[in-house]
Amino acid sequence: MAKKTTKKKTTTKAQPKAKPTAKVKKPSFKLTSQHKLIFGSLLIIIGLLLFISFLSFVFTGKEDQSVLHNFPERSTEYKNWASQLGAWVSDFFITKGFGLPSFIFSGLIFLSGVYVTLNLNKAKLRKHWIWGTLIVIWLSILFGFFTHKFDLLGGTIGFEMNTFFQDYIGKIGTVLLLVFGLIAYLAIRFKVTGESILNTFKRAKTSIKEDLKSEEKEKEPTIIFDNNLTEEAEAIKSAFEIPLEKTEPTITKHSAPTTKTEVKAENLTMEVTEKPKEETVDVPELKVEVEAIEEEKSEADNLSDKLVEDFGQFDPTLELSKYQFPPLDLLKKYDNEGISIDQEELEENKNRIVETLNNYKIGISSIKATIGPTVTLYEIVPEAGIRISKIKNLEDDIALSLAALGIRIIAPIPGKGTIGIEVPNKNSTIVSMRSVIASQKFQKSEMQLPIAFGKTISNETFVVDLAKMPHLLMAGATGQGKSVGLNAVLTSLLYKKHPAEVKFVLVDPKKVELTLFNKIERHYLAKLPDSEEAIITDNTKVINTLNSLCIEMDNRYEMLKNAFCRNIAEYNAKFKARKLNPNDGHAFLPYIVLVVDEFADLIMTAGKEVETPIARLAQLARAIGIHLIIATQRPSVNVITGIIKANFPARIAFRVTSKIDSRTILDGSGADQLIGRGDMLYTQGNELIRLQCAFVDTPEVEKITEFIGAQKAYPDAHLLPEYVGEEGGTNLDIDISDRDKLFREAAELIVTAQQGSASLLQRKLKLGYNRAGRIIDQLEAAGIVGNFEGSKARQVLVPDLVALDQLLENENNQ
Ligand SMILES: Nc1ncnc2c1ncn2[C@@H]1O[C@H](COP(=O)(O)OP(=O)(O)OP(=O)(O)O)[C@@H](O)[C@H]1O
Repeated sequence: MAKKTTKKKTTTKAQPKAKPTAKVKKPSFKLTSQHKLIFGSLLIIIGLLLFISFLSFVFTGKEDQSVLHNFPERSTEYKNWASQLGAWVSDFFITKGFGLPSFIFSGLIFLSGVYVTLNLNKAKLRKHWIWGTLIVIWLSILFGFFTHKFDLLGGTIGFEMNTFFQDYIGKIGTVLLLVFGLIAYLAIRFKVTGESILNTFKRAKTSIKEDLKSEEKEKEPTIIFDNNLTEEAEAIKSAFEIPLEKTEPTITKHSAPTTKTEVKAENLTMEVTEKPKEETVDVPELKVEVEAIEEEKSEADNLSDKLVEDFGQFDPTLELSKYQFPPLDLLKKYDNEGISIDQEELEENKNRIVETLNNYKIGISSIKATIGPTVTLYEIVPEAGIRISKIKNLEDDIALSLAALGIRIIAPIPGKGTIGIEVPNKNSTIVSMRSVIASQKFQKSEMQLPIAFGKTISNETFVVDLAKMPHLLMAGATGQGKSVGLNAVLTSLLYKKHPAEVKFVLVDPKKVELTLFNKIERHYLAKLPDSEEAIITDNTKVINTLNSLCIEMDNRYEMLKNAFCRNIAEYNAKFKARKLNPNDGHAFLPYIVLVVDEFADLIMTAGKEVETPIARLAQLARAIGIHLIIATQRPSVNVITGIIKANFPARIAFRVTSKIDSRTILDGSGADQLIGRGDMLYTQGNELIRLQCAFVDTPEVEKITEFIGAQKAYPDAHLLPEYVGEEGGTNLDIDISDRDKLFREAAELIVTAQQGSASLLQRKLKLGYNRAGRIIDQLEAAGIVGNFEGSKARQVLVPDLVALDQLLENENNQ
């Protein structure tokens, strides 16, 4: 059977397809403003006429009853003020219809006229009609209840329905049904609830009580004295006779002159202030009425509320609503996961620590071990009177006696009165990405950009918010786990954030590490409008991208300013609540995470040209959701410059080879004592936390990106604002005042070396390619170097520095 019906349906559906050409133009019922005025006023008049007829029918209906059947005979005389038609229509609505409640219909028709004329909200009018009709029916049944024949009150319908109900559920049943109808009406229309009724009763009860109390009070005369008098003073006061009948509830005007009398009794001096009666003012008991005034909603608020009511909150993920987050199964499980306690190793290490310290006359009162995935922390409490610095100085000796690499001494452990000695485990366990992603901490995190880095020394999953960092500097010697660390960061975000919420800008000068992410270009990556590849491997492009990000930052600040928001979270919340109009240039803003895999390479070749925008972004971008992650193999001071360091409070150090490098990253030693393979130190400005970085292998990342890449994507990568680099413009008429600040220095360098090449400037002055090229152009314009000669270096036209000085001076004198 079911099959049959479906078949039928399909055939009927298919029918219109058979005649595709027969396109019938639907008649349009849209009224023009003039039509609306005509139609609306007609309805108003009909409404009025109906009202007049009905009203007249109440008085003349009986008289017209006998002649009604003559309708529409012209000669018959009717008493109704609207004559034949009035009498007939009224009879139809009132006697044969709903009785007196029919008046409501005339009102509804009148109202419809007003709505049409003034082009008001049709939905509301519809509501009025629905509710109006229901009220008519209800009233008609109610009125019908009190009548026993067809009469004016409830009309035929009211009477008939009453008899119908009474036959089936009796009189009581009908009354209860009517009461139910009333309750349902109040509940739906006026949002009345059981609680609100209860509250009204409660309020009424307390106000009656208060009224009663105040009345009683008014009856009792009260005496108000200035001071709280002691018993003694009380006695004196009564002796001082203030007649009771004169004292009334009073409030004294402060300006009133008062008579002071000093009374002495048993060495006690008391001042009694007598209040002159005429200065008192009777004040009725004041009741404070508290009125909570709700802030009036602005028009924009009302509009946004309505939009949210109609369409729900704005959902940024709507375009890719079917997007599925990568499942956990794509991540590998490891056999040697989970911590195994080697009791023997623990005991051995403990004994060695105690022995070594004893050799240096350091007594220990207690020792405790916390086992982590790669290291075990021995917390010792030294005996009283032992200086901490003494233990700290013995770091190397303890390491030697424990015969282990990677011993780190924390003296004292911040927040605890103990000293920590971290000793690497003989058999370290892997912290899989799967285990940290699956952890409750990560899954339930409400952070804006949660990152599951790995596990702490006490084997707890460590999750931090990149948005709070707000930028991250990552350093470590080659092969110590930086790339894995970066992948862990990106994987965390991929498992938690929808493509609409976060975009990555990936810079990978090594050209190998981040290529896997190419597959998710149209989901998660952002790029310059004119570039083909989203992952940037070319240093000159990096400069353009960084500058473009600066423009994006400025744009976003402007948007935030116009929306009166302080940060991206507030802005996006407001946008989701439809309080910001996309027509005013507002849009949902995804977070942008810039990842630079090899920063050293970049800063060596492009110098200030990357440092400046990076520093600018680092200083300002936190509020508008652009976050930087910068990794480097070479943590030397010319790579991690002061300005970069100052703006990257969150840092991660993998193992480095020297104490100096460790100091450059962490402002202290420690990174040189790590054991490598993802063993790392994390700081966000204060204490150092030792972590084992979660391990995510390349095949795992590949699976994740493949899973995402196979799904429906946006048409293109997220486009950053266009940045017009100044590479082109070889303008030979360069104004002297427009010259680069380093122009003179560059000229001297070129003249001294007698070699007109841009790369020389790049190397010696640490300039970027673009800037060096621009200076060369300026030198050419000044006549210091010759024309561009292909691959050959340009000819230097000034023989020495003296000649150069002369040339430049002549220029200035011109
Ligand atoms: N968290 C970790 N857990 C276990 N092993 C790790 C971890 N991180 C890195 N390793 C091991 O160290 C090796 C090198 O790691 P990685 O490629 O991340 O180093 P790197 O610092 O990026 O080196 P480079 O700078 O040369 O690219 C990995 O192949 C892996 O075997």
